[in-house]
Amino acid sequence: MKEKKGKTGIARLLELAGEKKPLLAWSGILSTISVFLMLVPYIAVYHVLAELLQHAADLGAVDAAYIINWGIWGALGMVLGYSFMYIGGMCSHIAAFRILYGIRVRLSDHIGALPLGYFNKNATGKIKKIVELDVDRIELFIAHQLPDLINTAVMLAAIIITMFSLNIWFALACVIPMLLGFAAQYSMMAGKKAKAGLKEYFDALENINISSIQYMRGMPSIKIFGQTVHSFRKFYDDMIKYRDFSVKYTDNFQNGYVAFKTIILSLATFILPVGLFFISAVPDNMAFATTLMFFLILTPGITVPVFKLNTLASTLNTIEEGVKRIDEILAEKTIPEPETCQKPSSYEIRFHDVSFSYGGQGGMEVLKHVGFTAPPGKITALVGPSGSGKSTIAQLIPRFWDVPKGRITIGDVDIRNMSTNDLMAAMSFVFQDTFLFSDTLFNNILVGKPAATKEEVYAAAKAAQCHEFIEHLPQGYDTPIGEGGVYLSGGEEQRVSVARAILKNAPILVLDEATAYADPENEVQMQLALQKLIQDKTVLIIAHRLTTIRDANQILLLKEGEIVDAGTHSELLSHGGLYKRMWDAYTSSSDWQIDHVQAKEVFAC
Ligand SMILES: Nc1ncnc2c1ncn2[C@@H]1O[C@H](COP(=O)(O)OP(=O)(O)OP(=O)(O)O)[C@@H](O)[C@H]1O
Repeated sequence: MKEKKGKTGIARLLELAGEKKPLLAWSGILSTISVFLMLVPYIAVYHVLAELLQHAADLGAVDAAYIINWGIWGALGMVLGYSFMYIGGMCSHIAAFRILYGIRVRLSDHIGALPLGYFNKNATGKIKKIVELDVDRIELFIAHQLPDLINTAVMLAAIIITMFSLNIWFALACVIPMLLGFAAQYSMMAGKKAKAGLKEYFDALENINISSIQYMRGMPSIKIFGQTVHSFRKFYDDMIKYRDFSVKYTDNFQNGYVAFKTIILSLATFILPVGLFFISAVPDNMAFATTLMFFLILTPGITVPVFKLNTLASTLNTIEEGVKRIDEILAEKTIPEPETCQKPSSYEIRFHDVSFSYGGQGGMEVLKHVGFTAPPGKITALVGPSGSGKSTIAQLIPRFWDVPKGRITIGDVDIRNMSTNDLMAAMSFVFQDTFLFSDTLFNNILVGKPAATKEEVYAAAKAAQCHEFIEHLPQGYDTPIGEGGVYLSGGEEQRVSVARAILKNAPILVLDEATAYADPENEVQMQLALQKLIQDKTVLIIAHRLTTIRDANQILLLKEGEIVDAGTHSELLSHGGLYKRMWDAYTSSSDWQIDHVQAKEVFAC
């Protein structure tokens, strides 16, 4: 599904708000009403002032009932104003959280439908920042800033209209400097340069997010090698870039902002000379004096909404940039689903002359004319030097990426013609880097088959050789993993993921370095677990430990993205060449052990 593009900023935000718009409209209407009600106290002050000044020479003649009346109206206006503001705020908060929920669900649905390769290409820090921070900013904007923006703009408009209706010269003496102040500020904040600056700011923030996650993950290596944050160049550079950029960004804006602030804070000094000029012409015009006093009282009051409007206007750019980034994710192409889904008749995997590059068309090919068949009920092993393309082959089967040249079929059906659900249901993966959720061990295994019974979960765990160690944990299967729970060893984690795969019992099984973390004792257990798992399945196995794949039905030898040899272990050995060299190197390194003298030397260090 491709999202509609075109609108930007607030217009696009309202489009994303969907059916929550009426709530937002109500919030705007109520906020506007509250602004008019809040003006009533000012009008009341004006009338009270006028009455007092009119009878300044004889205060006993003041109409007390008139003053009390206006006092009541003023108080009533304030109470009702705050009440409407409160209800408006409720509406905007409800709308904001619903919109927030809607956008997050939409993003999650979309991210869930993206090809898995997207997550290799895009750092999780960046996606996390958009889904959390940028969406949170929208909540802040809709719940608080948007009603405030409407509120403030209406209040300012009402005050300015009132000013002009009272005295055009005073109003001009106030409004012209105000406009000049805005112009000084706006000239710095608008335009392509400022927008580019904001984009740079968001990019810098995203980069810090990405590199800080890497920094945290790399902490063990950083500590072990006695390094500091300076050694982790990327994080350090990103922080410096962010600092330099923030200083430059602030520098660019400060002149405009200082001019703006100075003008707005001294509005009364523009009115006073105009007032004195008129008063000197007609010294005993009481009505004129009242208006001047009213203006002098009103102008400090006007600075609050003016500053607020200025701050809120600057958030519009931030929202525009945030919405753009949300749209970038939504515009990302999801896995194309076939119009008519085909079901495979068997689970034979076949690569037909597949070439692939990570850089798309024109990029360097990491797989070149790869062709092979992995029959059901048989084990196909992929071996070869590091970087020869083994994992890429494995990842193309669940459509991490679609291949531009050649095709991949399962039971003669092109995988692009299978529904994603069918494709995913047909296979289980056990990777070298297992991902366990922050949940109980039981639920982590249950991921393999959410509808499984307790007995099925236990049976899978037993087959995966992890039942015993789980039972020994204080809370058994209910032990949470990660923070507040237990941390498993690499080998234990892998066995839990094998248990998942056993529970799923899919007809195709891909094992990418599934025993990489196992120690010799663990490896025996892992082998036992895997033997249970692979029965009657189409198995594709990648392993650097060549003993693991010695009994495979066929071994494909890869070199620089090409299959350079294929056969059984003994056949490949008899061919001599790369496989034999790899086997010799592997067996001699397995035989190697630290003797007594070496051990003494090592541990003496
Ligand atoms: N996400 C990616 N983006 C760009 N290039 C990649 C990506 N993943 C792998 N490569 C490149 O593709 C080539 C094949 O990588 P692949 O991981 O498939 O090799 P491998 O044989 O599995 O290596 P190893 O045994 O070290 O795991 C390598 O040159 C690697 O740098």
